[in-house]
Amino acid sequence: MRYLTAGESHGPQLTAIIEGLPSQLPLGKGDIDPWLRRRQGGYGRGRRMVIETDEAKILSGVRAGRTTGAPVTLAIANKDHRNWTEIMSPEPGGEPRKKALTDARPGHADLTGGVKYRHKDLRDVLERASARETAARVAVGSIALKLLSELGVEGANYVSSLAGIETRVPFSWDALEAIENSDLRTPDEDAAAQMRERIDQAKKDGDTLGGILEVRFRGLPVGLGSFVHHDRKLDGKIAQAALSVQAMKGVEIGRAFENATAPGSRVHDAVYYRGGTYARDTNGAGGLEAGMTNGEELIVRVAMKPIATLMKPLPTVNVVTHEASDAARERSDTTAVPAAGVILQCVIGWVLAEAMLEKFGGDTLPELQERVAAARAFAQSY
Ligand SMILES: Cc1cc2nc3c(=O)[nH]c(=O)nc-3n(C[C@H](O)[C@H](O)[C@H](O)COP(=O)(O)O)c2cc1C
Ligand SMILES: C=C(O[C@@H]1CC(C(=O)O)=C[C@@H](OP(=O)(O)O)[C@H]1O)C(=O)O
Repeated sequence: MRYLTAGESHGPQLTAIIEGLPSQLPLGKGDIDPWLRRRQGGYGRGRRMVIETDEAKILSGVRAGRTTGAPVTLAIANKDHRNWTEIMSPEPGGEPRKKALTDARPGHADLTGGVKYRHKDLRDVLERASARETAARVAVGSIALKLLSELGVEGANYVSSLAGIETRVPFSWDALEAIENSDLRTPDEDAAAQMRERIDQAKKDGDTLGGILEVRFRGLPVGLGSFVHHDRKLDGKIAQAALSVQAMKGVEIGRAFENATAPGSRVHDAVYYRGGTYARDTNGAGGLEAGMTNGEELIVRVAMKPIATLMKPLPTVNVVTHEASDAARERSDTTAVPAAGVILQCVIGWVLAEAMLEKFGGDTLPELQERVAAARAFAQSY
């Protein structure tokens, strides 16, 4: 499976083309749009999220509610485009255009992207660097999550901490509804209240905040990925997918950084044989050993940096005059940590769906389901 996304933040639309999905997968807007809405949520987002009500148009590859095996094309309109038609026009002329950006924002793509592609209006960079693109990736990922659910795999995401304020209620699959109903995607009400306060304060101060997201998957069969080749190791692929999301700067499988401070006897998961199968009482490995799923819950933790655009801007340089200036101020989020968890579940879901197809193959969902069931039965009896 593979996909490509295209589209600028304030262009007419985002587009994604997915190739390699099995046929016979039940699929409709109802599987995609709730994920787009989830991604738009979260306390601390800017006014853009009031303008947009993201929904996917399915333009190919699905008929009568099922994938046909042909490439699936998805489109998500940018409602805000109507305010940017001249600025974003592909026709030549009108330069310098309104909203030209020349005061590079530290922490964003502006300066390096400008040098790389030889732009002096850094809008040519930020339009594509923007995390608006993640709407397309969530639409794609939601289809991967649908495929996984047809194969008995379920995912979750929540905010583990925001600006150092930690969710103290341990994660539980029973808390999914509470997480879903929380504008901070945490089941810990006290932590959520503190987070809201901190976000309000940051907004007043013209500042921004980051945090740590946790993504989990359960029901994964044993042996997705590989210990044989570097480019098929699932831990590496998951880390790539997570870090490819705008503003993600660190990935942890399980409690990797805490594990690094403890002796092996307290980190590795002892194996037992109980009730005719293998069992572990702990999951320090976070569901991955040697680049493969080991049948335990997959636990991925990801660090998101604070948003780069500050209303109280950092010093920078104007790339036209080379004079010292204040970094550009664009309409912006104070934090997007809750949305990031949704995005991460989708992009990691994609990697897992790909790994399923790599191991089990098949052009159709029923073939895939039969093969996954056979692999589960084998692992049980091994
Ligand atoms: C959901 C989401 C929303 C974001 N919103 C903003 C924003 O409003 N303003 C901003 O400067 N950066 C925002 N970012 C982060 C930037 O897109 C990102 O920092 C930038 O593209 C540079 O890439 P890097 O941080 O991965 O190095 C957002 C990221 C995500 C995931
Ligand atoms: C548009 C989205 O996020 C945007 C990501 C973003 C950035 O720099 O990454 C900057 C902001 O763009 P705008 O100036 O248009 O408000 C965010 O709103 C979105 O998530 O759909």
